[in-house]
Amino acid sequence: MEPGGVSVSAVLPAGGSGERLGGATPKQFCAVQGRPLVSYAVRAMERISWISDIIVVVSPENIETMKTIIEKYGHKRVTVVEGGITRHRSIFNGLKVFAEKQFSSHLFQKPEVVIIHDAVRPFVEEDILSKVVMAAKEHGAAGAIRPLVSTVVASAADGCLDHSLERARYRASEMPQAFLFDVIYEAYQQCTDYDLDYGTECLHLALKYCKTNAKLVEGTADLWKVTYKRDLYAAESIIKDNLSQEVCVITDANETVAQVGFLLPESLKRQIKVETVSISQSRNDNHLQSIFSGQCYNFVCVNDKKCAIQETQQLVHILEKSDIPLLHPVVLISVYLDISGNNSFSIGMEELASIKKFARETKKKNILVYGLLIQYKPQLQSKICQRGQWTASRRGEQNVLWMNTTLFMLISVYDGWHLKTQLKFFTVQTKDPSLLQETVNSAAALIMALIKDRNPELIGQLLVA
Ligand SMILES: Nc1ccn([C@@H]2O[C@H](COP(=O)(O)OP(=O)(O)OP(=O)(O)O)[C@@H](O)[C@H]2O)c(=O)n1
Ligand SMILES: O=C(CO)[C@H](O)[C@H](O)COP(=O)(O)O
Repeated sequence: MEPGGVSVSAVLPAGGSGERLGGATPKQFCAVQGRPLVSYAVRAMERISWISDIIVVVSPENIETMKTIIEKYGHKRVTVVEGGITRHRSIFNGLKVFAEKQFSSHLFQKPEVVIIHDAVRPFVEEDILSKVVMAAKEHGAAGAIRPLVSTVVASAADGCLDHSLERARYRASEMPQAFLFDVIYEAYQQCTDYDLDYGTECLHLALKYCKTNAKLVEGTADLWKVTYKRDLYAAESIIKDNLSQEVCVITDANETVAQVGFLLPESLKRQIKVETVSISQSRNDNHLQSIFSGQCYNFVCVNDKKCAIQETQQLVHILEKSDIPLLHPVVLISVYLDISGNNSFSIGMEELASIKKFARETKKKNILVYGLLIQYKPQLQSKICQRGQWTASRRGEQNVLWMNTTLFMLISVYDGWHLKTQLKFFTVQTKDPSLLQETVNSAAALIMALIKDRNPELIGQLLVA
């Protein structure tokens, strides 16, 4: 639904060289979680149905790169336009495709409101876009702002403080911004070469050349612009964090798997939202695909050792078949249960090699496969407890748990004079439930580490919980 019933299109300037970030690749093409930064901003616009055309402005030497990105990530409604030597010149070129036939192979429908958003601000949400569009419709121009982090000072010619601004009165101008198309286009047509070469603020052009006082709209903290290298790391962390909110655990109902299949999601639930799916449900393509399209990018497949890889392969097949483009790497953890009870390592070199081979193949499809072995041996413990130990256990020491589940012997000894009742010793033979819980917790911690880190170098490795 278009906000306020207006037609809206967007221009994303992406024609800079990213000098402050350094490096050979302009920042908008730097990979964040394997995907170029510009693709995140494009995706943020594209998922909003009321934005009609998305114009991405890039430098002439990057036109092909941008077209390849559009193709690879299946971006829709996007047109690539050649940029200029400054940001203002690039934006102006982007606007021209709506107004002047010679700037594009076809003339686009001129929108009532145009959004301008830097391609290097990846986290723009529908809420703020809708707010600036509505405000632009009413006021002619609008832009997102943030409180200043530091005070702004002016230095004199000698490098000393000239004056400082009262921080509370000023705001940092961020993006997105939105304009009545006719207002911003008129402003760009009227402005001087000096404005085009040295200006940094579109809202200022609208004020100076069209007497339009933009409405300032409070934005969220993640609207900041990737400018320095540290910003790329921050963007990567935010994306990883967003991807670590939900996991889908696929388990078998078979007896050996059921216990871990129950305990593992319970342990994971303390850290992440968990959706549990049975193997039979997972074979229904639609069910898994709907989980996937609901932004779940993490899957754990718990099965008994022999067929775990097949189940994982099946899952990869379902994800591949889905129409949803893999915009983020999917983490897929194949859990092998070792309940054999003997001490030998029950996975052979051949199996390890096949996990690695499989993981290398799926990595090409943006699916990161890891192996996790949960070694759980039904443990028989035998312990002789004497009186002192019994006392200790009653004080709440660790062995109290298994003692509660044990059989103990009360021995009465008649020494000729007295009948002495003594808790002399007792023998315990039990599966230790706390040991299983500990192993499952350790498996959950490893799963969380793999999900949060999404490290492509660790694919195909078998971790042991
Ligand atoms: N000639 C230019 C210069 C900048 N931009 C775009 O404007 C946005 C914000 O500009 P900025 O952060 O300054 O990007 P760069 O100019 O690339 O960075 P730097 O100033 O560090 O070189 C970026 O998406 C950038 O690609 C553009 O489209 N055309
Ligand atoms: O925030 C902005 C507009 O208000 C721009 O993103 C910013 O001014 C761009 O400037 P520069 O290209 O120098 O980083």
